[in-house]
Parts: sequence; C-alpha cells; structure tokens
Amino acid sequence: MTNKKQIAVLAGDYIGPEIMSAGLKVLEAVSKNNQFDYEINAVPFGGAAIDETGDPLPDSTLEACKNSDAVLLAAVGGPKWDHAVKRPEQGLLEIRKDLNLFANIRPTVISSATKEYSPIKITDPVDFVIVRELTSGIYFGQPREKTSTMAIDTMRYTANEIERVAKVAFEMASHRRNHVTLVDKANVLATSKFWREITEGVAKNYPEVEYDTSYVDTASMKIISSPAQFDVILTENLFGDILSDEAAQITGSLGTIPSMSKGKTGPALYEPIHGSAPDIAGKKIADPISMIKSVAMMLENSFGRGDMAIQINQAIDEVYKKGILTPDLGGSSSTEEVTNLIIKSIQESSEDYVTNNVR
Ligand SMILES: NC(=O)C1=CN([C@@H]2O[C@H](COP(=O)(O)OP(=O)(O)OC[C@H]3O[C@@H](n4cnc5c(N)ncnc54)[C@H](O)[C@@H]3O)[C@@H](O)[C@H]2O)C=CC1
Ligand SMILES: CC(C)CC(=O)C(=O)O
Ligand SMILES: [Mg+2]
Repeated sequence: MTNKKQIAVLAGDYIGPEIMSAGLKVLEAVSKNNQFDYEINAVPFGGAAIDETGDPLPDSTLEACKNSDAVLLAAVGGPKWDHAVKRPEQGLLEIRKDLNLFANIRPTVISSATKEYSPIKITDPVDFVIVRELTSGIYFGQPREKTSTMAIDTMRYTANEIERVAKVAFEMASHRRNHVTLVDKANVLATSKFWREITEGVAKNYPEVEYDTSYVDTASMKIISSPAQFDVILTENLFGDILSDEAAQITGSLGTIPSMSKGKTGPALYEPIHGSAPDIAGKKIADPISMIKSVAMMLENSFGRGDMAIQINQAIDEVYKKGILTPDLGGSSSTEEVTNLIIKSIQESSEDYVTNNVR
C-alpha cells in the first residue's frame, strides 16, 4: 500500500487542459520543495469523455474519484457538445451528486496585492466566502420537463439538505469573523421561507455568530456597493452559482477564483469557479490563477499543508506585483509566462528559507 496521496485529475474541455497543466506544474514544483508525495490519476471527464466513451462521467472516472484522496477538476462544456444527448454539464452535476459534495466554498478576497485590479472603489478589506448548496435545488429537482408549449424546473429542498450546509457555513464563520448572511428570496419563494426556518434553528447553536438575511436582489447590489460587510454568505444552489461569478468580478477576474466542494466524508473536489472559456481556448492566454489557487486549497484542506498553500499564494501575489498577468487582468502575458513566474517565486522562496536556516 503506497502512502503517496492519490489525486484524481479531470482536465475537461477547451481551456480545461491548459490551466490543469499549469496547476500540475505548480503542484510538482511546490511538492519538490516540501517533501510532499503524490500520485496523479488523470481520467476523462466532460466533453472529452463524451468523445472517448459517449458518457461525460464514465463509471471508471467516478470510481477513480471515489478511490482518491482528492479530486482536481478544471472545467467542462462548450459549443461542441451543446446538443449532445447528455451534455458535459450533466456529468458535472452527477459527479457532485455521486460524491455527495453538498457544500461548495467560493472565496472572494481583495488583498493589497490585487486591489488595483478591482473594478470597484475599495475602502475596507474585502474577504468573504460564499457557501453554496451544491447537490439539490432547481438544478436537480423533479419534475423537469420541456414540451413545445411549456417547460418546468423544480426548486425543492429538504430540511436535512439545508441543515447540513448551514452547519458548514456557521462552522466556517466561527473560525472567521463570526457572521453569516443567508441570501434568499423569502419574500416570494416557499423554499426560501423554509431555508430561513431551518437556518434559524442552526444559528441557535452558534450564539457567538451574528446571523442575518438578505434578499438575493439586494445582496447582488451589496456585493458591488459594500462587499466588506460580508463574512460568510450562505445560499442555495442557483443563487450561489450566479452570485459567485459576480463576486469574482469585483476581485478583477473570474479567471482567478478557486473553489472547494465537500461532503461529510470522502474526497473533496477542487475546481475553478468558471467554465471552459471556449472564446479564448487555444490562444495560450487563459488565466491559470484559478486552477493554481485550487491546488493550494487542496493542499491546505485535504492534505493539511497550509504551509505549501501559503507558498503558492505568496508566489501568486508576486505575479500581481510584477504585473505579469494574462489579458483578463489587463496584462499581456501568456498562461505559461504567469505559471513559470509563480514556479520561480516558489523556488526562490525555498532557497531563501534554506539560506535563512543555515545562518
Ligand atoms: N465548472 C464548470 O466546468 C463550468 C462549466 N461551464 C461551461 O463552460 C462553457 C462556457 O461557459 P461561459 O458561459 O462562457 O462561462 P465561462 O466561465 O467559461 O467564461 C465566461 C467569461 O470569462 C472568461 N474566463 C473564464 N475563465 C477564464 C480564465 N481562466 N482566464 C481568462 N478568462 C476566463 C471567458 O473567456 C469568458 O469571456 C459552457 O459550456 C458552460 O456550461 C460554465 C461554468 C462552470
Ligand atoms: C453546470 C453549472 C451548474 C456549472 C456552474 O456554472 C458552476 O458550478 O458554477
Ligand atoms: Mg457558475
């Protein structure tokens, strides 16, 4: 039995393989410096898997993920498969459901290094996470149907589905700034009224955590006008999907935001929050930061290597400081140039560490 950490790698489609390659190069570099032993198991997923096997989530891919210590995913989908019988995005929903990854954590941080890339005026520090319910709600509810004269989707939540993700949000807040905001549409939707009932019950177990609520339309405005007021935003699947892309944009680019999806047991999955960006695929300009930060999140949360995550994140700050950035952040560098500079910074920081230790 090997004690190497097993990582399932799902590169996916369009820019997926480009940014995954960047993420794996950084993982290799930081691991060499820190005696971290791992094995990669690259498996087909999404459109690439449809081309190979006819199914976006082949059984063998799901098995590989279940047998791993963590899953790294880039992005799937795109015009090539928009009319497939089963689209790549369906594979994405299935893998989340099959691994029971009900809590999706999406961070929004505007640091001193990234402040100048934000399109909004920042006065106070911005550092919040969206805890998005990931395996239920309107993306999964039945009935779902479309005929030539009508269509229906169903938003459905059980008490257990709300309670377990609410606990994740309150636990996180208790290790952060003790504040949870439930975002919903409780002035209209029965499911949102139910979310409030259940979440209030969970909040009672966390008296030190301030708990408030916001309607989703207002919350989407506040994310732009006063983002510093948020610590942990708890919300259902569809609202979290939309709000997290909006929140990403206030940091400068969607192409820089990672995420972690986790359940109660089993491997967690780490992926950028964006899609496969077909409009820039093949141009060698995809921003690798979202994928590289996903690697850092994996090292910290699945492997207890917060030290390695810090080295990666400090190296990312360096590319911001030097302005070696891809066009989404106003730069003119390639995916490879950004990745190489991040690797160089990691290597230099470990040389400094050795030198300082010797002294
Ligand atoms: N988790 C996943 O695999 C997701 C897959 N999708 C799928 O991706 C495909 C494309 O969807 P879109 O609506 O275009 O959303 P998208 O997130 O792929 O792209 C939106 C915009 O952001 C830019 N962008 C995204 N990531 C970037 C990066 N790393 N560097 C630089 N720019 C970046 C794109 O060029 C595009 O202009 C669709 O098939 C969609 O269903 C969408 C969201 C999530
Ligand atoms: C298939 C979609 C639900 C993927 C997406 O947009 C996301 O997870 O952010
Ligand atoms: Mg999305």
